[in-house]
Amino acid sequence: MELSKNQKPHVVCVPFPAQGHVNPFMQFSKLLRCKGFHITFVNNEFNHRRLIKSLGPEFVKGQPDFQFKTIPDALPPSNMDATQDVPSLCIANQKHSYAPLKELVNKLNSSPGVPPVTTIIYDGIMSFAGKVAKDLGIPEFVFWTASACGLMGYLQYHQLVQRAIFPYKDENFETDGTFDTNLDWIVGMKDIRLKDLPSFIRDTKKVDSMFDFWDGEAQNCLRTPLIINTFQEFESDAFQVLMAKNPNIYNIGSLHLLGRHFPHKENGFKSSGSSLWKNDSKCIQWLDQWEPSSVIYVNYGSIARMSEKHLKEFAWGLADSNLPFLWIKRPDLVMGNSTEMPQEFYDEVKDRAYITTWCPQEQVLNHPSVGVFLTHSGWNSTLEGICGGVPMIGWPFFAEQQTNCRYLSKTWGVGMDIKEDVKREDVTTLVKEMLKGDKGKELRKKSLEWKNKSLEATDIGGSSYNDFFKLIKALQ
Ligand SMILES: O=c1ccn([C@@H]2O[C@H](COP(=O)(O)OP(=O)(O)O[C@H]3O[C@H](CO)[C@@H](O)[C@H](O)[C@H]3O)[C@@H](O)[C@H]2O)c(=O)[nH]1
Repeated sequence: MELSKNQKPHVVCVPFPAQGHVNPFMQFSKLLRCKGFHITFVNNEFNHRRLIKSLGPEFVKGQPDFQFKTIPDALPPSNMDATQDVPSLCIANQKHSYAPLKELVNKLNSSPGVPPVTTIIYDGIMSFAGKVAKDLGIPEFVFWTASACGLMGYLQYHQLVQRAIFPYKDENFETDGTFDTNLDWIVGMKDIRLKDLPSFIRDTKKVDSMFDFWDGEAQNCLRTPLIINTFQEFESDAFQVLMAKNPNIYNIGSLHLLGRHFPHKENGFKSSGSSLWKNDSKCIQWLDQWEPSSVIYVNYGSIARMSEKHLKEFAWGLADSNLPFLWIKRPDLVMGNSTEMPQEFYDEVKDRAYITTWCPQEQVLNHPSVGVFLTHSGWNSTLEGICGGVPMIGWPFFAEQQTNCRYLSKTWGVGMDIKEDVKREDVTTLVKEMLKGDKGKELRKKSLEWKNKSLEATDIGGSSYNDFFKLIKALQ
């Protein structure tokens, strides 16, 4: 698309409609805007309404060169204040979102005063947007918002079928030893067991499952210029293998650290975040009262759900530790049930617990009082933990969280994991070990080393900094 002399290149950003994807996309889009791009940020209507609710109508008015646009929800209307069902979203977007996105891009291209769309950057699991780009003759880039090791995990799905590992022959695959098989044939991934691969293999059949969807989306990442929110030094083995398959890769993470070169006032937004829930910032003052590295921070991200039984095991495990904790309990954390605990629990922890529904996580993880992060191992949380220098306990829920969690303990040496069928005694033992024990000390030391490396990667001349500027050139 030809630009006239004073027109800015125009990037249309299409995140997957969930918090863990909208956040990195927003960080990235704001950086592009600072570097002279015109941005159209595309949310579905459902998330657009939630952004208005959490950040106010002013936020979504955007800026003259940063516009928010919406495409219709691919799922039936809903007023709930929670992430929509991810598998349903994946399939529904694939089926229904092509036409509305194409119409939107065509509209942008005929809007007076708006520069023509020069690139579409879409989420790694929104390949329908790549088809829109191809059909309209617009260059496309994929932004994979999860880890490179997670992408490597999905890329093995093909092999699992070829090697007749999946679909499983026996439905006891989780208990008969199959799941513990070491996959030593994977180049670029070490110490990976079958159960550490992204979770859509926890089924005896492949038909109608998420398996084919993720397999297809991951393969698309090899055919398209690819942006990843990671840094080379952190995922060097995965990076080498991916580069051999797709030389057009830009590792620009961690984006929230890269953002320090582009001060807030320059990007024109009053708010730094893109939270779909209302933040409770008072927890930061609460953290101020505690000694350095003395508080347990517990947060399971925006999608993970658990049973009431597991919620209670976590709660009592934290209570039994006698240690201070900040616990984020989203209202939708327990499927179909309340997240309330009996009064006895609140009485027991009242002097040392802060319990709320959503917090400014980056700020929390950079607070000196936080000594350990009990996390579901979503990629943003993992990176934010790494960049905060905080050791982690992983309790993965789904998708590539299993892979991230394995890497936490085995590859990066910054964490431990907790049994899927979590028990209160295990929670107590692990948090105590992390805050008081030698293992905790060792992991904290390693976390600080990675924190420094993440700062170096995003510093002027660092690997992510350089890749970001290489990307800017490619997009101009
Ligand atoms: O109280 C909270 C809780 C979360 N967050 C933010 O919300 C994001 C959550 O992202 P993430 O940790 O990646 O978890 P999910 O929301 O579960 O993310 C989805 O998207 C990720 C990136 O693609 C994947 O790695 C995960 O598996 C997938 O579940 C992070 O930026 C957090 O800082 C807050 O600001 N406050």
